[in-house]
Amino acid sequence: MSTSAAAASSTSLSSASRRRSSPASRVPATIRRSLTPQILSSPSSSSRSPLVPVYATSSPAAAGGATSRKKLLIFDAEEYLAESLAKYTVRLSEKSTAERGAFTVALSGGSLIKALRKLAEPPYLEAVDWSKWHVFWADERVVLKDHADSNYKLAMDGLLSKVPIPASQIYAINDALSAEGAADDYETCLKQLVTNGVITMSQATGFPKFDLMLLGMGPDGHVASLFPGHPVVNENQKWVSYIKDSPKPPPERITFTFPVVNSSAQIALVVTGAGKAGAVHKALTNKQSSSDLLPVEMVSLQDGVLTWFTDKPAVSMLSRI
Ligand SMILES: O=C(O)[C@H](O)[C@@H](O)[C@H](O)[C@H](O)COP(=O)(O)O
Repeated sequence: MSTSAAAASSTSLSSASRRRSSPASRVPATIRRSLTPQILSSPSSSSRSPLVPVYATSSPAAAGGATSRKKLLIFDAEEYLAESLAKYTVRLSEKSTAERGAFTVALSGGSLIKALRKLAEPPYLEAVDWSKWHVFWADERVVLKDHADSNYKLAMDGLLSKVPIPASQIYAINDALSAEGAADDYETCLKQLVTNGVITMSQATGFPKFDLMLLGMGPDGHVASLFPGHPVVNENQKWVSYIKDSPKPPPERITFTFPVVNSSAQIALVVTGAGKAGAVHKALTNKQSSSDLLPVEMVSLQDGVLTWFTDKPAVSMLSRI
């Protein structure tokens, strides 16, 4: 964090928040330097969910001089994470729906989908105007839609079949095409939806701006299907690209590129379990100027907030919280 950003953060602390015991005392100094215990209005602040420490940090974005804000949320139990994630998603859905009559959400695969399950339960199920949702995949495995490896199938089974989103607003990849063909086809679909006004464009980047991107992270620090050391992480023209050599099976995938990921209005990064602790540690302590960035460290929003939804095992290398 720059000195001026740090000063701004500390002067914005309310007197009420100053009176609360600072969770920073349980975080080692290396982390305290970059994470300011500032945000005390957590997604669960109005409920009794025992949300444990909530931190926020501001740091200069990697490019363009914009401010990329990050929040780190750490939960005692997966149940509380899921509840907070549902509230966060509902709030963003209400905001976008009120502002422009549509809510564009991009999903990835993995354990994220289970963490979203509460959206299909009361009170969230009734609270959302599902008719305004438009659902995309930030990455997809190039398999048939009914294949066990399909992220579409995972999301349909775990969430989308349980909520009344119009079928025409769920944008699966064309599973009859090759990886390259499916990526091109998906990009064409996105461009059409920009023309129709469903997807907005980022004025700052000239890439599509999703209202919310819901991502997981692999133990190697990958996000979507942007894997460490793969040339596709450097793609800066295409909106959607493909890989045929994913280190995580299955090998063939399509993925949003970093310019699209980083143009999102909001990103939730759902990261749980001890297997992710090393990458979490690197991402939250490394200097952003380092040349060996993990993909997760390349997530840098131009104009929005990256919110980490984590549990204690995932942050276990940060401290003994
Ligand atoms: O299709 C995929 O494989 C994903 O989109 C991938 O990016 C996933 O989100 C992470 O690997 C985290 O997965 P877990 O949460 O299951 O570890």
